[in-house]
Amino acid sequence: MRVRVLGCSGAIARDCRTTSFLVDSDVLVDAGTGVGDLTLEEMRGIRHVLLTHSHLDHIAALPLMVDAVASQMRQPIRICALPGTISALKTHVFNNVIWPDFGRIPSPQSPFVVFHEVQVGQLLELGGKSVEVLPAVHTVPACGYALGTGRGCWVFTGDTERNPAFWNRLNQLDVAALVIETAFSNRERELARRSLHLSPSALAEELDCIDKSKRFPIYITHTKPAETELIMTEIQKFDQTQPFGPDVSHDIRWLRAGQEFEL
Ligand SMILES: Nc1ncnc2c1ncn2[C@@H]1O[C@@H]2COP(=O)(O)O[C@H]2[C@H]1O
Repeated sequence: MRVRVLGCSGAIARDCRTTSFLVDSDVLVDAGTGVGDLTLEEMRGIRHVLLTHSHLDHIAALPLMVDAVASQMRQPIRICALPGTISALKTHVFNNVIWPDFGRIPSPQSPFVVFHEVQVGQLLELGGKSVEVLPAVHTVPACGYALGTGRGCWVFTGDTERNPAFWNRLNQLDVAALVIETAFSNRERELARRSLHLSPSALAEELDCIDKSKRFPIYITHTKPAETELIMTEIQKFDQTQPFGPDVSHDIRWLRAGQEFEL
């Protein structure tokens, strides 16, 4: 299984694209502005979209992508998400005002997109990949995902604040890599708390929930562009980026657009 980072920024700016990952050629995890870098052919290959939640930075490119490839599609794109996320998409995006209702176009019997509700804890099988829906704690219904093909899984927290249920489950999984958000710096910890995101001090406490016997790389994502440098500095203060160096309790790395994971 290959995971390609299309976007991993918490907002937009030049060279900052918002959250999206292409898994192999057929599964998209979130549909932020990073999707805009895909070729038409790559977009045409996407069969399933796993959404973590309804916020714009995670869905902005979804309606645009469907429109870009709709005329050449032979089967609908399947959008998998929590019921609250699907309800928000239908009410606020695919509502024939913000965007055409591609859930009923070109016909209700044969639409461009179909919605598939998932629940936290559910296991899915998508294109030979196993997917587990993981809990998240955010201002709207939200989840994370673990994806794998049997040789360790790639885990994405989605947007979340402190999340004990997530760590309980993570400690039972064979994790190859963890992608975890840290949207704000400690300076903005109050905003992080209000908008249910992590800051470096909260991240440090969250990482303490990982079983001490476990070791896997931890990739930081969703930093707000105006805060990225400060967030990195603050994280480096409580840990080191050199894997397996002296006194290293976690192997923390920075996620970059264009990066690929091979599992
Ligand atoms: N109470 C708030 N005050 C200011 N900004 C907020 C507040 N809540 C959310 N936001 C911002 O709105 C953004 C929505 O997407 P995010 O959750 O990624 O990050 C959020 C913050 O950057």
